[in-house]
Formats: sequence, C-alpha cells, structure tokens
Amino acid sequence: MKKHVDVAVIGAGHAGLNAIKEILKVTDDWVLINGGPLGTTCARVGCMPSKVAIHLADSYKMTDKLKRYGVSGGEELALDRPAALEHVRDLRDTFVDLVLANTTDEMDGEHLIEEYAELLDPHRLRVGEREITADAIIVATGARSVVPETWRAEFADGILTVDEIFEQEELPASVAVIGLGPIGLEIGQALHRLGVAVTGVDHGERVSRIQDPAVNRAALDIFQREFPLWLAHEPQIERCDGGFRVRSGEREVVVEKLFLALGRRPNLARLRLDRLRVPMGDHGVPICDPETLRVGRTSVYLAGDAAGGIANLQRAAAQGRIAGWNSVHRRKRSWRAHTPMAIVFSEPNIACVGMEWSRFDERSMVVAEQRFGPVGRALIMGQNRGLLRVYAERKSGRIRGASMVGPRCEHLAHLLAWAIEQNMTVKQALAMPFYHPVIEEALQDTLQELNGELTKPKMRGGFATRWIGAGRASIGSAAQV
Ligand SMILES: Cc1cc2nc3c(=O)[nH]c(=O)nc-3n(C[C@H](O)[C@H](O)[C@H](O)COP(=O)(O)OP(=O)(O)OC[C@H]3O[C@@H](n4cnc5c(N)ncnc54)[C@H](O)[C@@H]3O)c2cc1C
Ligand SMILES: NC(=O)c1ccc[n+]([C@@H]2O[C@H](COP(=O)([O-])OP(=O)(O)OC[C@H]3O[C@@H](n4cnc5c(N)ncnc54)[C@H](O)[C@@H]3O)[C@@H](O)[C@H]2O)c1
Repeated sequence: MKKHVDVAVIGAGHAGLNAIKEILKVTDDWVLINGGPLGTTCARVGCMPSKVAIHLADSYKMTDKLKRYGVSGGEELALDRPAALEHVRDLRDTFVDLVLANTTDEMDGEHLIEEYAELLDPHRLRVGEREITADAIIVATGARSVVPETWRAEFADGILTVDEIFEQEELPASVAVIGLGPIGLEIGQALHRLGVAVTGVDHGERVSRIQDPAVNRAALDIFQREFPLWLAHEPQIERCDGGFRVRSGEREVVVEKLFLALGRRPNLARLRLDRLRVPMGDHGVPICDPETLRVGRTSVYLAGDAAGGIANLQRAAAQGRIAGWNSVHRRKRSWRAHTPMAIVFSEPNIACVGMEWSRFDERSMVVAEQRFGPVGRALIMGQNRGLLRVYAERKSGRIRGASMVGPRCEHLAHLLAWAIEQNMTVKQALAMPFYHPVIEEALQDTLQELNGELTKPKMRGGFATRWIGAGRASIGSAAQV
C-alpha cells in the first residue's frame, strides 16, 4: 500500500509530539509513525517514574531522622517494597495516560501508525507493509540504554536497565549499579534508600558528569557516606554462585543483579539513515544544521535524543517544535539553545549551569564558593552537606556559570540560569530580593564573595582567583549585615 503526506514524523516522544503541534497549524496531511510502546520515554521509563521512585525513597529515608526529632516508634516502620513499586507504576501510568489523552489517543489510523519505520531514500519510508512518501521527514526516535554486546550475551538474565527496573514486582537484595551518570546516581541512591545493597561502579573519576573538581570531590564525599562508589577502574564481571561477581581494581562484590546506566545512544540503527548519503557524526547520527536541524540539503530533520548529545526533555520538546515548523515553512526558524542547565535529582541535588569548568580561565574569570554547612535553612532541614561554586567574568562582572551539590539546588540552578540568560552581572544579581531563612542565602553569600573578588585591587603576581569558602557563618545573610 502506498501513501503520500506532507510530513512524516518518526517517533512519538516529546520531540515528535511537539513537531506535530507545529505541523497541525499548517496542514492536516501528516503521519506520526511510532515503533514500540506509546507514552514517551519521559513518562514511561525516564524523568517521571525515576522521580517517583526517588521521592518515595527519600520519604522512607526520613524515618532515620524521626528519633532525632523526638518522634518515637520510627524503628517499627517498615517498607512494603512490592507496594512501593506498585505505587511507582500507578503514578507512572497516570503520567503516561496524561500524555496519551492529549496526543495519540486523539489520532485516527490515518495519522498514527504503530510500526517501526525504515528509510528507503530521502522521501520514502517503509513502514510495515506500507510505503510512505513525504515532502519532509522528521526523525525523533529517541535513544536507548547502552548494553555492551558481550554483557548482553553472557549476563542477560542479570541485567536491568531503566526499561526493566520499574516493572519489577520486588527488588533484588543486592545490585551493582554500573555507570554513575545521572541515571546511575539517581536510581542507585533510590534503590539504596529502598533497602537494596547497592555498590556503584564507574570507570571514570566523576559522578553525574560533574566537571568542577571541587564539586565532584564534595559530591563523592557525600554519596560515599551512603553507599560504596568504586571509581577509576574498568569493571570486570563474571557469573558465580549467588549471582555476579563484580570487580573494580582490588575490590569485589557478589550481587544478585546488575543495573546498567552506561549512557544512552540515539535509536537510529533500524532507520537506515546511511541511505541519505550525507556525512555522519558520532553513533551513526547524520550531521545536521545545529540551528535549523535540517540534515544537509535533504528535507529530513533531526530532533530530541535522536540527534545525540545530552538527553533533556525541554531540549527535545523545543527541537521538535523547530523541526515541525521548518518541515512546513520555507522561511526556516533557528533552534537556540538556552543557557545549559543540568539537574540531577539525587539527594542532595547536583546541578551545573552555564559555562562548564573546562572553559574556566583563571586569567579572565573568578570563582567563589560557599559550603552549605553553615547555611541556616540547610541546617534546619538536616541537609547541610554540599558546595556551591559560581564563576564570573573578571572584566564585565557577568555571571557565566556555576556548579553545585547541595539541598534544593534545582532551584538555585534555575535562578542562576535565569541570571546568565539575562546577562546579569554579580552586582545586578545581588540587587535582587532575597528572603530569610532560605537556601537562596547560600547564593547571596557566594555572590557577595564573588563581588569582593571582582572589586579587589589587583595584587602583585596576579589576582587571587580562589576563595576558600570556610567559616562564613551563613545563619542568614540578613543576620550578617
Ligand atoms: C531514567 C531517565 C531519567 C531521565 N530524567 C530526566 C530528567 O529528570 N529531566 C530531563 O530533562 N530529562 C530526563 N531524561 C531524558 C528525557 O526523558 C529525554 O531527553 C526525552 O524524553 C527524549 O524525548 P524524545 O522525544 O527525543 O524521545 P522518546 O521519548 O524516546 O521518543 C522516541 C520514540 O520513537 C520511537 N521509535 C524509536 N525507533 C523508531 C523507529 N525506527 N520507527 C518508529 N518509531 C521509533 C520510540 O519507541 C519512542 O516512542 C531522562 C531519561 C531517562 C532514561
Ligand atoms: N535529571 C536528569 O536530567 C537526567 C536523569 C537521568 C538521565 N538523564 C539523561 O539521560 C542520559 C543518559 O544518562 P546516563 O546516566 O545513562 O549516561 P551518562 O553518559 O551521563 O553516564 C554514563 C556513565 O557511565 C560510565 N560508563 C560508561 N561505560 C562504562 C563501563 N563500561 N564501565 C563503567 N562505567 C561506564 C561513564 O563514565 C558515565 O559516568 C544523559 O544524557 C542524561 O543527561 C538526565
């Protein structure tokens, strides 16, 4: 069967669905082709169920504090893990239903095709038994968990990824979390707090992509208090009685299951994008214009995780809208990345905003830092471990980036991203209102230190570039004035 449409969108995730919203404003002649379950990665196995599991685990962990707060009987509290997992799935289903109700549930069989697509040439697709031709094609097929072939062949029955973990009726007694990026750290900590014996293993020396070495050290110090983190050695795995023996350097542990979080790769293999005959980048991703998202001179566009790079929901949705617009308009729009912001929802949060530490230049930039130890609100919450570092440009005084691990850093990250987006100087940010006692006072203190550095007269031998953030008792900046 043959069919022609103005636009074929491949992939019904946030990128594909947002593309359809733009296309719909111009034409009704489109198809959305989705292989695999509907409901988006974010709602089914990504952002949402992981955050439900984290919230549940953090709430259960609160029972540790009850005795200190004078609440007795806390020791008797026990977690019914199958019920907890059921709760994760219930909420997950709610999120999936919310997505479906507003999108694919409303599409008829002419518009929504539940099959995998394969490209035959830049305008032709094979979709099951059908052949679809399209004036433009948007590839928004998302990404999948990396599982090394040798491990898949040898340890398939022991491997869990995000595709399986939320489907478990009961959790294993012990797990090696291999890969300590955002997924490994978020899920690893949640599993640990739900009572699983977790060992975290990574062949690198950083957790959650933290580039700033001081923040990475602070994060390691915090998370290693909770569960072992074995870094800097290539993990070796073998089968043994009781499960799998995992070695990292001199250390080894026997675990029931392996949770793999080694990164995600664009879902492009079965699409045969090689038939576009355009230059290819990493992981089989065709090189596309970073602004219009158009692949070479073709009418094919890439959006979301399928385009590679950091996986991020807002980015996927924004790229979907641009690709959707460009697929139906002659005058192209450009995708402009906002100030980069990455937040890991571990407890405490990890966040990185704006310029990364690798681009920090001592000659032209200053950094100031604040530990959360003496921050009043953090002490009240019993979550006062962590470090905030903010970078500014020496000449202009503008805030350029920040890295942090600490309580409620998800909010500090937003404030800083907004300030950077507005090109604010440290002085302008300090002129903004702050309340008391709030976590934002840690930011206020850091900005004050940064301001001190920026206004300091130049010393012989160069500027003092680093403020050692010790001893500034931040029981509220108001109290310090
Ligand atoms: C555990 C986890 C936690 C995360 N947490 C966060 C977070 O807290 N914050 C955040 O911003 N981001 C987070 N992310 C990332 C975020 O979920 C993704 O960036 C986003 O959902 C990607 O959307 P997408 O539309 O590009 O892809 P998807 O939502 O993956 O959609 C792609 C669709 O294409 C389909 N498909 C694949 N191949 C084909 C084919 N050949 N033919 C037809 N259809 C095909 C797939 O089945 C899928 O339905 C997380 C991801 C994971 C895995
Ligand atoms: N809160 C969030 O925004 C959030 C949450 C989860 C995931 N995500 C996104 O999803 C994507 C995937 O996340 P991820 O954590 O899987 O990937 P990642 O690439 O960020 O981290 C993978 C980790 O695995 C390690 N690794 C790779 N191969 C290894 C091996 N053979 N042995 C040991 N360690 C190995 C790497 O050193 C790295 O630390 C990322 O783009 C991430 O930003 C975002």
